[in-house]
Amino acid sequence: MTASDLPGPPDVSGSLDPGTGGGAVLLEAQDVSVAFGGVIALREVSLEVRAGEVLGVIGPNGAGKTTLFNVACGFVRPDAGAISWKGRRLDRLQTHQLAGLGIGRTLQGLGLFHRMTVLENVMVGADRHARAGFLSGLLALSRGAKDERSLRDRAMAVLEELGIAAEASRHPEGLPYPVRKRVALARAMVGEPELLLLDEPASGLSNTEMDELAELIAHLRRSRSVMLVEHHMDLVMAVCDRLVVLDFGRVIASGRPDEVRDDPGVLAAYLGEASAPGAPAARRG
Ligand SMILES: Nc1ncnc2c1ncn2[C@@H]1O[C@H](COP(=O)(O)OP(=O)(O)OP(=O)(O)O)[C@@H](O)[C@H]1O
Repeated sequence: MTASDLPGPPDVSGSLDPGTGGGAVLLEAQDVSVAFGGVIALREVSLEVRAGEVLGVIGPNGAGKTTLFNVACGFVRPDAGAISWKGRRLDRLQTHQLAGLGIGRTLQGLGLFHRMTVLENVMVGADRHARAGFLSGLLALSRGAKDERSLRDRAMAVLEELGIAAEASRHPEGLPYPVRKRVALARAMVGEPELLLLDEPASGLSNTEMDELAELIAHLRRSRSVMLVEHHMDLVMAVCDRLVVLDFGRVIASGRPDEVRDDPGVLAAYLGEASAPGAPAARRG
């Protein structure tokens, strides 16, 4: 089964503004700088992810992509600059706040719990909705069971959406890598995030699996925004509405994939690497 066979959630792409590549600004980085000792990983980086768009972050090895992703997830605190969510500045963004804000993320290391089933792994991702809360815990113990039932139903629905419901009762260890990646994605989706942050979703996938991933991202973006950091240029060029290109910690270009591909600065940044943006499955940093 592929994502395109699946019943789609509401199509929000009609609300896109082609001029800006999206609707209202969700996540915004303003002049974010990060240094690790003497290494400046990000220099005054600004970008925004808008409702309904797929934003790709690309750049050569060491350009600062992972650092930017980690700032967006609250793993790394900017030394200067700010991160905002829907116009509200997040002074001390912490990872545990993400789900509550409406942000889901997957990481390169999938971080699945091997003693839990697939379904339980997905349920763990639902902080935003699952919290029974102190009061409800005191006043109605049955509420917890009800919450868990609805969480279980939602987790199953996400597994079905991703075509892996049949694996719900299995443990991740025995599953093929692409399926485990989908489990990690399901966990990021079960909180019904408005924005999904994906760190190298294509890593370790075959070409066929990457095509399926492109279809899946096309499906996902129908009801949420996506920001992905990715090495595989084919994928980025195919699925992103806009790209932000980093080099030596700076934004050197941004725009539609076709604009970025022809940008002389981007071509120069990629010179000396295995291939330029747009080349098949370029392995980039
Ligand atoms: N924890 C750290 N301590 C010291 N330097 C770091 C740390 N994390 C990243 N850096 C440095 O910051 C710069 C940006 O690294 P980053 O990993 O963000 O780039 P990247 O574009 O993701 O590269 P790659 O794709 O190769 O992982 C690099 O020079 C890197 O060596």
